[in-house]
Formats: sequence, structure tokens, C-alpha cells
Amino acid sequence: MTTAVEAPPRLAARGVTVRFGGLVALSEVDVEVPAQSIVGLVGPNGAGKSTLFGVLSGLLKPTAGTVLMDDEDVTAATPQARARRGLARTFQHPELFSTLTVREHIVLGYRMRHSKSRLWTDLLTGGGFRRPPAAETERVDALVDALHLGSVQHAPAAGLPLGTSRLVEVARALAVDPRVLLLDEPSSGLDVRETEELATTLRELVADHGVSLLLVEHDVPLVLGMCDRVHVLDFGVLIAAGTPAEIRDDPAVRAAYLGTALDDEQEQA
Ligand SMILES: Nc1ncnc2c1ncn2[C@@H]1O[C@H](COP(=O)(O)OP(=O)(O)OP(=O)(O)O)[C@@H](O)[C@H]1O
Repeated sequence: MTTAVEAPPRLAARGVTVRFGGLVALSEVDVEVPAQSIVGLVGPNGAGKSTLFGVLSGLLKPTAGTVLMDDEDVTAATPQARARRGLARTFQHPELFSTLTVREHIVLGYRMRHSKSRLWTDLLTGGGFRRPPAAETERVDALVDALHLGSVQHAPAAGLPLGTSRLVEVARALAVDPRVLLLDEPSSGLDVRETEELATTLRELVADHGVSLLLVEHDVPLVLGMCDRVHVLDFGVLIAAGTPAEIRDDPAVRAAYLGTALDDEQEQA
């Protein structure tokens, strides 16, 4: 009889503690992001979500505990070293180059991974300098399509609506071909329709490209609607982890949110 060997989580925090002076921002927190899954991280203001994101992405060293990528300890690895292992992230406030077009941002992401020596070639020379390789054009076209950016692909990033800027950031991050993508408040500033579209797009990306997502979100209904598993932090402590159905019914979660965010979610269901 053969036993199936389960793949290690793409990204995991084990026993992560972060202290800022006397304040315990995170206390022995465990989080796992399995392969090809969407994991949500929620919690009231000040719960420690951004701190955990900082630890996972390598911007912040934990006081104790470890961060693993595919079972390898990366706790001491820089953000750049983690990126080389397949970790990418987006920021709460999209950080785009105002004069570059939407497409050029995606090209930059692609070249970061596949063609660093040509990183700025023909973006700085105004185009036409050298024809991009077919593989680059194909991948960039696919991402433009996947993120529904066709109609704005030649527009400069300056002046794009926030929702579109967010999609550009996601496309640029995916162009690096990450194994895990950390999304910091992806729905922030989006209206209801844009949020629904983003959720659908992200789900398709996970199904079609095998990337894993970890999202930090204030929008609890969004997280419960799109994630495979959800982790809930409160005052730096992981108070619950499970499927959306388990989280919805968890008394500790309901108490942390005083019911409000979860009731909103039930009303929308
Ligand atoms: N650099 C820092 N120095 C001192 N305290 C900090 C620092 N960063 C965060 N904190 C504190 O750590 C705790 C967790 O903060 P964190 O920003 O991680 O929470 P959060 O869940 O992301 O909150 P929000 O939803 O409001 O963004 C808070 O009490 C915060 O004040």
C-alpha cells in the first residue's frame, strides 16, 4: 500500500512572537499557506496582521519563532532572498511608476524574474529599441487578459482609478511567477463590484496558475467568501483557524468582532 505524501506548505509561520518594547504584537502565532490555496488573515484593528505580514515577507525579524518556505527555514532571509524563492507581495497603497504604462509595469515584473539584464531596455528608450522575446509578449498578454486590463494597458499609471491600480500591482507581482503572493488589503478602496471582480479573478488565478495567496483583509465577508482557510488574530493571539464555515460559527471570533462584521456577511449571503 502506498501512502500519499502531503506537500509541505508553501509558506508557514511557526510559533512567531514579536515584541515592540513591552508590547506583545504577536504571541506564538502559527499560520500555514498550503499549495494552490487562498488563505485569509483577519482580525480587528491592532490585532497584529501587518506585523505578521512583515515577518512573513522578511521586512521584520520575529523575536521568536520561524518562517518556512516549502519546509526550509527562511527566518533570517532578506525579502529579496525570499522573492528569489518565489514570494511576492502587494502593498496596501499601490506603488506604481506614474509615467510608465500599465503594460510596462507588467513587463518590468516579468523581466525582474526572467530577463534582469534588459530590465529597463526600451522602457527608457521609448520603445522599438529591441523587439521583446515572444515568451515575454505572450506572458504579458496573458496577464493583461487575466486581470482585465486590456482597455488601459497603454495608459500611464498616473490617474488610474484605485481599483485598476490594484489590479496592475497584482499583475506585476504575478509576472514574477511567484509561488506565494501576499496581498495587503486587496479590496481597500474598491467598490462592491470591483471587489467581486477582484475575488473572481484571484480565484481563477489560483485555479489556473497554481499560485497560493495569503491575504490580509478588513473585508470579512470577502475573506469568508473566497478563502479556503481563514486565520483570525486578536490582540496578537491566533484565536481561530479553519474553513470559512468554521470561522463563521466560532464563538471567540464572534466575540472579537462583537458580531458586527460576521452579521454583515450573513446579511449579504
Ligand atoms: N513599529 C512598531 N512599534 C511599536 N508598536 C507597533 C509597531 N508596529 C505595530 N505596533 C503595535 O503592534 C500591534 C499590532 O499592530 P499591527 O499594525 O500589526 O495590527 P493590524 O492588525 O495590522 O492593525 P490594522 O488593522 O489597524 O492595520 C498594535 O498594538 C500596534 O500599535
